Amino acid sequence: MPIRTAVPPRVLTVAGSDSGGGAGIQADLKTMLAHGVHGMSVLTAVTAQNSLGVQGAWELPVEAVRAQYRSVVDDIGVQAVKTGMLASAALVETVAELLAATDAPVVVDPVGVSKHGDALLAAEALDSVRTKLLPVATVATPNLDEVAQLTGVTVTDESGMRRAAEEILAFGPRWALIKGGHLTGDAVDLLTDGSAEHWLRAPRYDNRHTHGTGCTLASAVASGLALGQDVPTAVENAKAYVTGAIRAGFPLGGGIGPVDHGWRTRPAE
Ligand SMILES: Nc1ncnc2c1ncn2[C@@H]1O[C@H](COP(=O)(O)OP(=O)(O)O)[C@@H](O)[C@H]1O
Ligand SMILES: Cc1ncc(COP(=O)(O)O)c(N)n1
Repeated sequence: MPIRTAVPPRVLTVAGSDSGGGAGIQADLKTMLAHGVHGMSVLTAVTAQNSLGVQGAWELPVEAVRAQYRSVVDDIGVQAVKTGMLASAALVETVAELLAATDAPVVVDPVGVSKHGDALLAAEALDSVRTKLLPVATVATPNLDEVAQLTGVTVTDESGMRRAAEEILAFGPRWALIKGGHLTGDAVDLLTDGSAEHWLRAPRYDNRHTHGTGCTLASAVASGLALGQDVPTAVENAKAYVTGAIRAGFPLGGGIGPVDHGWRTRPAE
């Protein structure tokens, strides 16, 4: 057999580890595999986490994050980056400084709290997210809790999502993807760059196994961008992927189980 020479696009996640395998680095790498890109990781923190919540969290030193990033970027190269849990102001600022120098598109999921309400970002880091990280984002993907933390806007309907997008865009990302997963009714998200407006609608599945939805969506967007898609196309494809993964989410442990990253490889039920 001839040796393969074509290489897949490379996508880097800069995020925390979820020992339960549903969110964080683990969700990101599974999503990347499902999209046919080569996934790589810069670990920012380790969490002891399961379907019931976060039992412990330990952040890595700034030098460890810097060194992982240099190892990956200087040798292998990246076609897109996704950021998730960054834990502290020092890590947010370090990652923002590293990403300011890349030409690759950057998807920022400004992770604040887990589905169980456990803090994954120090309160004093919010200002660094606003002033350092969001300005280097190609796409920022806050959920409605993160919108409230970052902008003070409480969103209860679709017109509120439009206002939230304006406020998030004012911090400097090229596109805002406001996720309406925490509202009721259809699962509606808004993607906008301040002029074009794309509403993404999917049925809301009555499935409580939604651990890792935000990480999965952001990693799917980063994968699409690395494959050469434009932002609206990458987001539309990512929405279809996360919707299928939520629909197929399964019970693990006694609490909120994970979405199914491999749903496209399983026979339809
Ligand atoms: N029950 C559900 N059924 C279908 N889609 C959902 C459901 N819950 C969330 N989503 C979608 O999952 C994606 C992640 O959204 P969200 O859950 O708000 O993010 P996060 O995980 O950051 O809290 C969004 O596209 C949202 O619309
Ligand atoms: C390490 C890590 N990163 C991100 C999330 C957010 O995921 P979710 O909002 O689905 O709990 C998490 N729970 N753990």
